[in-house]
Amino acid sequence: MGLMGDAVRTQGLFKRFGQQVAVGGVDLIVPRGSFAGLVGPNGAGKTTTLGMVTGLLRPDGGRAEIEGHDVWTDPVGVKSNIGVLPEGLRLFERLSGRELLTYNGRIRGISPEETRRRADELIQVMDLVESQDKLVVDYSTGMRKKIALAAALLHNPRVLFLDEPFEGVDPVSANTLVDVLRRYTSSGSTVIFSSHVMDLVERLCDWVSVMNRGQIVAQGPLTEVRGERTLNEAFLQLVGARGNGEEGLSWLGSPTA
Ligand SMILES: Nc1ncnc2c1ncn2[C@@H]1O[C@H](COP(=O)(O)OP(=O)(O)OP(=O)(O)O)[C@@H](O)[C@H]1O
Repeated sequence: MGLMGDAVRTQGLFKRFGQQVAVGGVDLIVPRGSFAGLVGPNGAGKTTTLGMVTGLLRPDGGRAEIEGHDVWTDPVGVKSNIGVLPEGLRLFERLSGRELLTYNGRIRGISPEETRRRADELIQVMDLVESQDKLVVDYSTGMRKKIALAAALLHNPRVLFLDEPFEGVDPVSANTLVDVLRRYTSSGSTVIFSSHVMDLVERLCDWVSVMNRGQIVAQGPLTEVRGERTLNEAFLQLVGARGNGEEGLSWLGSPTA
């Protein structure tokens, strides 16, 4: 039974790669309608956690639920409810942007007319009208993000997962993406995105989960996690700002002998 009110809920989620524990018992909670940020240093386990939550990676232990559907016993219930902007933006390179959306509409069982209507709007909003017939392989990094986001939104998922959605996106397009995502969450849908950019998370998110070394070290409303500090300060305290050896690297920048 899923708890009402949570878009995502995991219990003791666990994953190891050989000897390495990547995710060591994670209880991730994201309330419905949140604009949620998942943050943590490199190697904290964010991608591995999101992989297990979205059904791409099989957990070694624990459970994950999306909108009350168990990710591993009810994969269809889960997959029809989610959209994913994949890590590394694996897309069908030999389709045009327009064709990619048409294809997505078809595999999601949306009628051709409705798919065309939604694709038209998404292409317009993402400012891809002029490049809609170009092959995805010829898109820039930012254009790839935008068409991938359009593809992830086309079936109007309840929960949207985004891995570093703003990386390589120009400021004008970033504002557009933010507007689209805000509109999306204000109607009760949920966005979860991973990011290293604390200012962005602080500006956009109303909910934050902080991971470190495979564990959740803080989680809750942004204002509570941040307290009186900036999110960046809170983050550095939570994950233990490592004094990375000021005494090291003495050779760096000094004239060679
Ligand atoms: N396929 C894999 N095989 C072996 N080790 C892995 C694999 N995937 C992840 N790991 C290890 O699991 C740990 C967590 O990695 P993960 O990619 O989930 O971190 P992350 O928080 O997403 O990091 P980043 O911010 O750098 O993307 C790391 O120590 C990583 O080396």
